[in-house]
Amino acid sequence: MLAAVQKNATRGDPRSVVKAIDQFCRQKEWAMNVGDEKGCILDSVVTEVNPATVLELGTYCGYSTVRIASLLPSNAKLITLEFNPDYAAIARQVIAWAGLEDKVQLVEGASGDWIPKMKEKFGIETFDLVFLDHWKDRYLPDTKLMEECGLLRKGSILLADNVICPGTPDYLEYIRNSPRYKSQYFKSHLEYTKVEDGLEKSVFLG
Ligand SMILES: O=C(NC/C=C/[C@H]1O[C@@H](n2cnc3cncnc32)[C@H](O)[C@@H]1O)c1cc([N+](=O)[O-])cc(O)c1O
Ligand SMILES: [Mg+2]
Repeated sequence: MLAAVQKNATRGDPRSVVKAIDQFCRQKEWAMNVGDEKGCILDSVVTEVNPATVLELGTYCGYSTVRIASLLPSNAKLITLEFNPDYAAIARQVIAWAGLEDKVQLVEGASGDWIPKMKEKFGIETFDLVFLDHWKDRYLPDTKLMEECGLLRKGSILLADNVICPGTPDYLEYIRNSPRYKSQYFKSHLEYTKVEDGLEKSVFLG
């Protein structure tokens, strides 16, 4: 995938990096990037929220990191957590190829360890937007952890990938029944396939 980016994408051009990855995953080898269809929904939410602080859980190869960072205002900060060193190494190169390293802080480590350190380590008070795309059984515990650590403020947006496929039943049940969130489901398809999937957008009500 990285070779495809370096061969087919233009340095400093995030859209060409996104296009190169999508082409590679359609033609050569499926990979678990959010993809172009759900990616357009992600883009519209990022544009609507226009966040100053973003947290991404699960960088993987940096596809959604590049999509999000390319839409952020100049002073905005995107922190992305990835605990697999191999994926992190690839993602750093993908983000650099897109010319977005100044907007992105890729932290190698587990979300459960790093969420409690956001204030002290990065001076983050609260996140305007959180994109959840890591192990599906981590969505709920990490959301509760973010609540406990006071990282969500009235109006913070959580956007969760894969709420249908592979599915995040415990997270959906919690977020849709909690009086502290207002949720909306965006129906779509699993990346590069015709299988149904979707994004759940939830506003924290404080
Ligand atoms: O399983 C999926 N995603 C899990 C993604 C996991 C990525 O997040 C990291 N991670 C995990 N917990 C972490 C905790 N802290 C930091 N990084 C972490 C993993 O090292 C990996 O890079 C998935 C699967 C399908 N699928 O069709 O099967 C489709 C999708 O869109 C998916 O997102
Ligand atoms: Mg996903």
